[in-house]
Formats: sequence, C-alpha cells, structure tokens
Amino acid sequence: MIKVVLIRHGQSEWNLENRFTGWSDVDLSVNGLEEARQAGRVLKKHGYVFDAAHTSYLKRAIRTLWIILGEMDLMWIPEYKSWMLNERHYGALQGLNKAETAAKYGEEQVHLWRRSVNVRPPALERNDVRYEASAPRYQSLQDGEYPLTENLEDTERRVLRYWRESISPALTSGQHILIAAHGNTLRALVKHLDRIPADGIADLNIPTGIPLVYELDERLAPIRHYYLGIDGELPGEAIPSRL
Ligand SMILES: O=C(O)[C@@H](CO)OP(=O)(O)O
Repeated sequence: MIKVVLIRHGQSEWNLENRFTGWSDVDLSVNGLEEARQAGRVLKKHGYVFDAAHTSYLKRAIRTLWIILGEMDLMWIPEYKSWMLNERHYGALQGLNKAETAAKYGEEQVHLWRRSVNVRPPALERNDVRYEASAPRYQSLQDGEYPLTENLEDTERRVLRYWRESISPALTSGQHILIAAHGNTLRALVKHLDRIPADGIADLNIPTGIPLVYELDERLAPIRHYYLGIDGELPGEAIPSRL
C-alpha cells in the first residue's frame, strides 16, 4: 500500500489578517510556526519517514516543510519546489481583506470567487506591482504560464500536471513523499484523487498544519484518508473549520 502525506502550510500572516493571499509571498504567523512544529512532532511520533518532499515557491509552504523536516530530523532528504504547487492565483483580489471585499461586492460574490470551481476572480493587470512574472523565481515559466487570475480548474490543471510528472512516478517506485502546499492546491488534488464532482467541492476546506494521509492502491487510487493528530487518526469533529 502506498501512502502520501499532504499538508497545508501553517497559518500565514494573511490568514490571520483575513486577506486574499494567492501568490503573495507572506510568511507564517507565530501560530503558524507552532502548527508546523506540531505537525513535525505528530509525523515523527507516528513513525513516518519520507524519502523526498515537494513544495511550492512560496515561503509559507517552504517554511512549513523546513520546520517539519527539522522536527523529524529529515532535513537531508531531497526537496523539490515547483510553481505548479503554488496557491491558486487570486488575481486582483490579492492583498484585499476578505470581509471588506464581501461588504463591497456581497457575500455571495465573494463565496463564488473563493469556492466555485469555474469562476475566476478579477484579473491582475500586467502593470500591477503584484504581477511578478519577471521575478527571478518565475523565470522558468513558459509564456502564458504565469497567471493573471485562476479558478480552481486552472489550479487543478497545473497541480495534476505536477502530480503526474513528478509525484506519481516517485510514489509508484516506492518512495515515501510529503507534499507541503496550499489550501486550494490541496483541494484540487483531493478533488482529483477522490473524484469529487465540481458541485461537491465548495464545502471542502483543508485546515492549516494538520497532516492529511492518503493511502493509495498501486494505481494511485485512494483506499482511505485521514487527518493525523498526536494521538493518531483525528475524528471528523476534531478537524478545525477555521480557514
Ligand atoms: O487567500 C488565499 O489564497 C486562500 C487560502 O488562504 O484563501 P481561500 O480560503 O479564499 O481559498
């Protein structure tokens, strides 16, 4: 049986301030640092060992990974980073306060921007300071790959490309893999793994900093999944609903 562990980064400064984040490169909050340490302790306590880890180009996920590997004394393992694991790009909403945006455009519109599969938030303009296509970290992207905005389907396409190209072959060759990523990249991956239809994904939220274990068969179809706490598998009611 194949196991892969997914983890959403610990609480970020903008999760705390309730701001749309996307590709904005904000760090972990004090609470987020502790969530990452705790995730490392949980994985270590339950005997997890990884051969390699994958994360995004964004420091909230990278730091979460580093803290976990530090706790597990696994800092030596290969670490792979890709923009394809970056959070869903939030377009022109990036940096805005979610509650203020809801007061301006209505709760329903903001819910569509946040949780629908096919509605894209307003796009960034190329002359916006938040458009960072020429930043060194994004130099390897091909034309058209740096997003101006994304819906969940757009995010799913690039996440699944990375899953198929870089993670699936490692898993089927027997490697134990940890993926430290983001709320919507992990929602996209879970949607694919569990074959959740487009109209069933709005209510799926992944909490920050709690390891999510997927057990897969040899064709990488899920057998079962569960969140892991210090005392073992977490019951549904123990999963925080905070986003
Ligand atoms: O702001 C973001 O980038 C994401 C994750 O924090 O928010 P949301 O919950 O709206 O998908």
